Amino acid sequence: MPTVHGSPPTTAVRPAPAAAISLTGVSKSYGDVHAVTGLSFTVEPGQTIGLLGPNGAGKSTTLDMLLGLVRPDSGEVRLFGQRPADAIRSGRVGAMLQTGGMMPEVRVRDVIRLVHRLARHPLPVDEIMRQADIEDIARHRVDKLSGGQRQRLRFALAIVEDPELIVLDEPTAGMDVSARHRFWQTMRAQTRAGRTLLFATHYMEEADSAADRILVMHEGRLLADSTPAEMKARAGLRRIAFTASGAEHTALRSLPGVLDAHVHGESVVLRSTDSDATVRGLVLDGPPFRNLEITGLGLEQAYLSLTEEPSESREKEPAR
Ligand SMILES: Nc1ncnc2c1ncn2[C@@H]1O[C@H](COP(=O)(O)OP(=O)(O)OP(=O)(O)O)[C@@H](O)[C@H]1O
Repeated sequence: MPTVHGSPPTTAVRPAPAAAISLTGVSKSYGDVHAVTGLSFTVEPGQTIGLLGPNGAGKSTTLDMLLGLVRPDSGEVRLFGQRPADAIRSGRVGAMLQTGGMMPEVRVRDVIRLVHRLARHPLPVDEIMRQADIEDIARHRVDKLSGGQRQRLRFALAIVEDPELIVLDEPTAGMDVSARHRFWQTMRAQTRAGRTLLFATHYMEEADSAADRILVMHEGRLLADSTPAEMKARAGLRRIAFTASGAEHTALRSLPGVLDAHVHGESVVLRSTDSDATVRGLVLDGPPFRNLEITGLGLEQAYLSLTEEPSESREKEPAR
């Protein structure tokens, strides 16, 4: 067949598969409270994402909007390219939320059987019990379960329809260390099977050990989007605090090793990748200082350093 110059290529271009989660400029207020402001992020299928933030950061509101339980004031939420309600109706999304009662006097296996009967395309009951690691409590009454067992049952209910995406709001709340360990082992089996997980947590260590990627929220905004390794690199930073009068933000930023500088009156806090070089530079070129303190950040501190920065300095220097 002759080639016609200028004709379009004949190879069909397949559209890229839709992201498991896509939020674009999502905001939600309750009266004067800006619970979530301009939130945008994308999660590819198969990823495990830890959504981290202190109380009131906006994590639950974000999950509620993802699940179509709360309507954003503005912005767009898509799950696998669909509106949340459609994705959930088609069984692609399962959720384990903090609230929601469970029939108290019924036995665990009967709860699963009942929900199984109501589902459109459920996994077999035994498979749900096995995957959620609740075979050992099958005959227990719901109102006699421990906190950790109750959470495992909630998880079982989330996977009845064999969803591709599971959204978990503080799944290990109320669990002791061994229950937590057991729960995350179950989750790892889920991610190995290719499921996408998004979980909200207060615990930095939990996000670090379980997630491929950590999103840090504070006051309704996304402060950081990083891998645990990047978070750990941040944890290698040093915090240098001192008192000085007339300290200049720009001059401090130009000292060797300084990543950012916060000046509040006479109080100065620098974060540095090389505290020795920074202090040498400070002595030679900085303002006269007193009360010098140098501390390592550590993993938990790395996270806190994000969420404790005053909003004024954050606006000047995004966390990533
Ligand atoms: N239904 C509501 N009505 C009024 N204010 C609300 C409502 N839901 C959440 N808020 C407020 O929105 C903000 C974000 O709350 P949200 O529960 O999303 O945070 P969170 O990060 O999940 O906190 P936590 O870790 O304590 O669960 C808070 O100030 C909260 O008081």
